[in-house]
Amino acid sequence: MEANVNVRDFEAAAKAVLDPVHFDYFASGAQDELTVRANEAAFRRLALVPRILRGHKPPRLGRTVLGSQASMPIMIAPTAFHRLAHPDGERASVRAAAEAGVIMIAAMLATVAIEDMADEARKVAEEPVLWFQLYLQPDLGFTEAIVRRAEAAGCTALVVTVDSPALGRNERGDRNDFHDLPPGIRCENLRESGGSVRGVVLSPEISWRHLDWLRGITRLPIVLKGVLHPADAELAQRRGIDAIIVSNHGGRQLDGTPPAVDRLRVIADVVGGELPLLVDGGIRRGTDVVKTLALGATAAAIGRPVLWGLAAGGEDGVARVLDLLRIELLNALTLCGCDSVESVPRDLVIQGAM
Ligand SMILES: Cc1cc2nc3c(=O)[nH]c(=O)nc-3n(C[C@H](O)[C@H](O)[C@H](O)COP(=O)(O)O)c2cc1C
Ligand SMILES: O=C(O)C(=O)c1ccccc1
Repeated sequence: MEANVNVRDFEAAAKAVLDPVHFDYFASGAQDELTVRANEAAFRRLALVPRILRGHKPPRLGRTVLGSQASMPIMIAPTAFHRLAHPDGERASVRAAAEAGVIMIAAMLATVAIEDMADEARKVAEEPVLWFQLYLQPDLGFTEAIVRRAEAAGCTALVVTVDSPALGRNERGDRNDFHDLPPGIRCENLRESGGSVRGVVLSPEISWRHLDWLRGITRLPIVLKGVLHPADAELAQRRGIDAIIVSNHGGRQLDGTPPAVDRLRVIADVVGGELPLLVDGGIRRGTDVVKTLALGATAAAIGRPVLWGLAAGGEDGVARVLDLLRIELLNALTLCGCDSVESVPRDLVIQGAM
């Protein structure tokens, strides 16, 4: 692991140790994977224009998101099935996150129960920040029960994934015949209903009315994950949603969606500073994070890099991935002439192919 000097190195290390079927599950996207590739390519088309001779102290990386203090504007996006990457699964990732002061969004489809994740996080940090990702289920009784579990475990926000009225068509998964978890691994947040991922319903009938219902049963802030259209961002704002994650689900849902980072500015222009805007998809470098900040993001989230770190080295691997990104972000902000994540100016980023 010593030889891993950037996030990409962890991807290679993960590939070397993982069952190819599981590596494919993590790496893959929908259909032609156009959007998977586009997410990363978008950052290559954005250029940074640094300012000089600013005479600043080293930049401060801390940021408050929805009232929670984070050590840096990098969060952990919800990803399912961490125990496919490492036997410790989400226990390892949540410990690394808590230790680093990073906000982690626990997936509803985690292979460690939310209560156990919260306990694990509190072993290493006094006030770890855990949010809970939810697929709204047509069975509202089931949905309410899982919301109550997340609340009782101490989660401080609900992240409702809204880009999944159906599951994307994953052809690598089909070729590998990967449709279920191996024996001994199950979705621990679904254990009341058997723990099988097959019990999860992704329904096109989920609508704003379900969000209104959710708003009525919980006081937790509600974050919508998977917004790409500014009109939806505006609707979310009017419905009292507390934050938005601009995301195309890492290219795993509708193939052919634009890179999430390319939607930031149009969405920032309609919700204009009033709602925290988060973004994920293709973030692999500290400079990528700086680009999202300049385009209006409050913070950026990483999905696959966490799984790579986890596969390569368990808790230490995730910790190292977070540390590398922190070092890169600090370096990038310094080189840009910024003294904090709050003071990244819009004109730091321009379109410019590289
Ligand atoms: C293996 C894997 C599983 C995922 N599972 C979920 C999930 O259960 N719920 C969800 O909202 N998003 C899920 N996502 C999407 C991530 O939250 C995030 O949007 C995406 O991974 C960001 O892109 P990146 O992997 O390029 O960083 C998953 C992504 C991957 C790669
Ligand atoms: O793999 C995913 O991205 C994901 O979100 C998901 C959704 C339903 C079942 C399994 C995984």
